[in-house]
Amino acid sequence: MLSSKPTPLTRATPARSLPTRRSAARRAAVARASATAKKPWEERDCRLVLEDGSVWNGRSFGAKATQVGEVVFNTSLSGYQEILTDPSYAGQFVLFTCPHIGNVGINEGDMESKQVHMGAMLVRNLSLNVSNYRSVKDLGTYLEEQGVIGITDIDTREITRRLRETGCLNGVLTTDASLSDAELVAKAKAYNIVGKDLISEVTCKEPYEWKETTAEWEFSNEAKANKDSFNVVVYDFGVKHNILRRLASFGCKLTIVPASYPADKVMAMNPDGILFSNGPGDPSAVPYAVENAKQILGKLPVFGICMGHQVLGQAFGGSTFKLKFGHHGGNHPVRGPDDAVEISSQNHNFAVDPKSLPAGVQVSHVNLNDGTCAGMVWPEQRAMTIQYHPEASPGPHDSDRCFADFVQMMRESKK
Ligand SMILES: NC(=O)CC[C@H](N)C(=O)O
Repeated sequence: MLSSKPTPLTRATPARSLPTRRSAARRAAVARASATAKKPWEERDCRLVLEDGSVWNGRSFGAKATQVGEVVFNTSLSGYQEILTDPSYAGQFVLFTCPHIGNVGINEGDMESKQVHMGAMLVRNLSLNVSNYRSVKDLGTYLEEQGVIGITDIDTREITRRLRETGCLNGVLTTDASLSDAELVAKAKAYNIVGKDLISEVTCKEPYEWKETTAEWEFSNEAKANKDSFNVVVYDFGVKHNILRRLASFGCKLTIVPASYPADKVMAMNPDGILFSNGPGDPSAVPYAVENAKQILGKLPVFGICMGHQVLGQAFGGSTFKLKFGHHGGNHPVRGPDDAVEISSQNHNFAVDPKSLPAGVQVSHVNLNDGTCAGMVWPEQRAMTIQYHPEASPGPHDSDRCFADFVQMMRESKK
């Protein structure tokens, strides 16, 4: 029963015991250690050098190395492990605008692929401790095992503002003090992600099958109610595991094939639909993937996600271009075909130019931050695409219905 009498505001008595001899000795030891320990600002063992000539001194974690890449910023507030293992980040350095990273460690259930693909990890503050019952190791140890370099204690806000003003910049991250700043600037300037085929570095070597579903995390009533089963071939441009889990949760039997797998061999598998996956880099640098998509288009229901959307956009006859600093984060508003707004998880630097698309293709989704094309449908060809990540991981689940739409397209096509 609620009492009408207000609880008196009492001040809790401190539960600390009086100082003992042991705690005094301990305090003295801590004082001695901190007097001799290097202060964070004295431990600048790592440099990020951007192509604009700016130099950012910080502390390294993970591997000791020198690496070059394109710097992008990601605004997600959670999910650094999924971002780290997303193959779409190959060739890039990811700067996390979330200022505190590493507190949930690394756990086995949140891998989006078998390894880290990004070139380097840039953070404001690496958490000193790990607190998560699922964690099996800390972030620094994992990065070291993966041979990937990280930097902490740099001004990520200032770098983000710079990237927003000037657009993406290439950078070099190094723990090698013998390299001069000028050498590193030259190395950053020489790097170019445009025209580079990065999907051939991250795709699988041989076809394989996938059965794992979202299991106990299942949240979609449509997935739970689905009784049908469809055979789907997934073109692996660097596919995230949660895309495969979501399709398996919607009853799909999945065969994943390498990015350059010939279209006629895919058709010979007699699938009900094809998924063109996410993947890193420039869609114009992978003409073989576009060629395969052209051969399949019109014969079966197809679904393109992110890189898959861009590859299908080119297969439709359209063109792609590079955005100023791209979209990387978990809060991008997108307007869908029924005018409903989804909050979506995004990660891309390239986009399809809607003006280049042939008649018949409709822009079904628009990014509300900058009006760029975020999805297409071509009903006559049974094709649907989205430029972002319906599987989230990390991010909101608003766009999960895309998987249901693809399944529905295969159901109708089979009738
Ligand atoms: N997530 C992705 O598939 C990335 C797509 C593409 N590599 C881009 O940067 O635009």
